[in-house]
Amino acid sequence: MTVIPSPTPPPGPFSSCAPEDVRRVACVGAGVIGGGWAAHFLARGYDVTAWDPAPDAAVRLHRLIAAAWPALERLGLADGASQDRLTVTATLEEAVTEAQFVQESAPEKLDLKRGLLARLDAAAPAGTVIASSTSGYPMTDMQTQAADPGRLVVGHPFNPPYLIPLVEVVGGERTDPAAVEWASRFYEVAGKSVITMDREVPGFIANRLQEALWREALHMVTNGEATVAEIDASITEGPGLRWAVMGPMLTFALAGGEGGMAHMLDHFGPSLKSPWTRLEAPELDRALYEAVVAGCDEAADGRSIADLVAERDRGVIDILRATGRLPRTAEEATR
Ligand SMILES: NC(=O)C1=CN([C@@H]2O[C@H](COP(=O)(O)OP(=O)(O)OC[C@H]3O[C@@H](n4cnc5c(N)ncnc54)[C@H](O)[C@@H]3O)[C@@H](O)[C@H]2O)C=CC1
Ligand SMILES: C[N+](C)(C)CC(=O)CC(=O)[O-]
Repeated sequence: MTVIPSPTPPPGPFSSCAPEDVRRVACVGAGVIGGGWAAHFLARGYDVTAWDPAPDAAVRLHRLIAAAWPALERLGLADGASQDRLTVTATLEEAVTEAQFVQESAPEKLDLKRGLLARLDAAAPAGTVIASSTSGYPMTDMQTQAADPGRLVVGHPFNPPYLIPLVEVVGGERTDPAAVEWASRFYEVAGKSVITMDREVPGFIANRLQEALWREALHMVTNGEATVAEIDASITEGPGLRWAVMGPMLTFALAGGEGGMAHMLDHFGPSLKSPWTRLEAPELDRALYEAVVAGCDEAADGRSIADLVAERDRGVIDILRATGRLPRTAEEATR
């Protein structure tokens, strides 16, 4: 696995156009993630076509993009970027027929993804790369029904895709490596931070890590060992602050003082074997379900989901600025 340094040399021709020349992107499935992708691509100055079979999809999509736009303005819009460059189409075929890149963000159901990717493959121009936002299905399992599986890749984003830079890119057994390379380069041109994986790891990298934390949190709630509020505070007031600056590895290297990671391992290595974790997932029974939902309602303390989205967006931008991943002011961005 390699983190692609920026800038990378342009990959060889795979698609009908180079990643740098893409002007039109299709977003298929326009819920939380597809809508977030659409907002990101619009803010980067692309023309975006979107399709979603839900009757209220267009209304929801416009609402999501309008809610994201203040954050995107704070980040700095690309020249010509506009919400007016979004076209919501009546059919999947209309959405992708002229697309130079397709981002699929339909529900996480394997059969649905298989059929949808095959339909997208049939409708999109030859050579256009098609990426799935899946949170964990290996592309090998999703590309089974497509006539041209070579152009299908995973492009796993983080919510919201218009703010969180990371995309994990990985192909399946039948994916052309050139498509993986093309997609990685395209995401990078489109302003994302890319990790290109050279093999299919269950849960990719970040979700595998997040899943371990999530599983442990649910064990603590179900056993009455910690409340939802305590779990959240344990991260936002604790390790979460460090993780925004450096990852868990370097953070722990500093736990070893002058001796760095070597001393940390000598000192704390044995606690790896302590019975701290429960590893197996807990049963998501009704009581646990209700405890987690009620705990989150209490934590929201009257704030609506829209309030929380705005609060999260402001906070993430502040963190990106404070840690030097973004220029501190809009003027600096144009220098
Ligand atoms: N919600 C999250 O935090 C993240 C989700 N993902 C992945 O993104 C994908 C979408 O998830 P969400 O946006 O959260 O779900 P969502 O439920 O918010 O949106 C899914 C959308 O797909 C539409 N849809 C239903 N059937 C469809 C079909 N046959 N073709 C196209 N669209 C269809 C629905 O109408 C809905 O608008 C999933 O694969 C998920 O694993 C990835 C990263 C984070
Ligand atoms: C909850 N989730 C597994 C869908 C989360 C992701 O896939 C990535 C994210 O946004 O944290």
